[in-house]
Amino acid sequence: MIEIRQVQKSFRVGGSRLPILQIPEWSVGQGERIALIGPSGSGKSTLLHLLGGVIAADSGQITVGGHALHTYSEAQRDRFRAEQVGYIFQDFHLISSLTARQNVELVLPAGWSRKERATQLQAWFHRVGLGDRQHHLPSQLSRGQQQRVAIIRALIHRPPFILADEPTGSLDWEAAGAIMQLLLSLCEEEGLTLLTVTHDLHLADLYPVKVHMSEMNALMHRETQDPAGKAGSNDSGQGGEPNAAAPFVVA
Ligand SMILES: Nc1ncnc2c1ncn2[C@@H]1O[C@H](COP(=O)(O)OP(=O)(O)OP(=O)(O)O)[C@@H](O)[C@H]1O
Repeated sequence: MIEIRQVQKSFRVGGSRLPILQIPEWSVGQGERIALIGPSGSGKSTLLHLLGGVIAADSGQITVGGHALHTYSEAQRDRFRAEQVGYIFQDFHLISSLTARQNVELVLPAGWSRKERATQLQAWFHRVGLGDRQHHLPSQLSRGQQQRVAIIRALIHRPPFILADEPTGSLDWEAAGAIMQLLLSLCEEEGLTLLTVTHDLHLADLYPVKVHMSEMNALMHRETQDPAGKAGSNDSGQGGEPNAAAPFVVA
């Protein structure tokens, strides 16, 4: 279960702060599989970073699987992420000098026995169709195959939350469709909660649930509804730019 309440996030740019997200309330049930869509710059990656504990919100509450991230130190968030979250990136983030199998071995829980490690690795490489490619370097694999390795790395220790940021963004359409289907079916089989950022609306259609950022980000809503910036008591009165210092008011 993910619960967000009254969250605001801004970034310091030059001498001022640029408001990016203002989320009154949003929740995701355990095991849901959601495609996050929205225009460039609408805060999709920022939201994933908040949920993964990579960054902290300016204010508000973010609870992920019972972990109240807003109360955590950076070190506690790092630990939370290592144990609870599997991250999948557009560019795979595999170490080029290590084989596919070695890349995955890096993240295996310390408590796993030698036998368990071998059994799980074998099973997962077969599961994603790479049973015979475990000892290949990333450069010897296609981009789609590299992403399959990255998916194993994210899922093998069965973290309850999988966050995927444009996982098919650097693949051709055929590989992209196959990877998205694979990710969805693995998360469904394992009962993992999956949040995937994608620009591809056809791929988003594969998901049981699609959420547009404008449904949760009140800043977008206000900009859409009130382009002149005239309405609302929390406006800065300076031409409709969202004001990070303004009180949090649901648009
Ligand atoms: N560390 C940062 N410092 C300053 N601004 C940032 C930082 N990270 C993100 N931003 C800004 O926040 C806004 C939202 O960025 P984000 O990457 O979350 O959007 P997005 O919806 O994922 O966009 P895209 O679809 O293009 O990847 C952008 O205007 C971006 O420039």
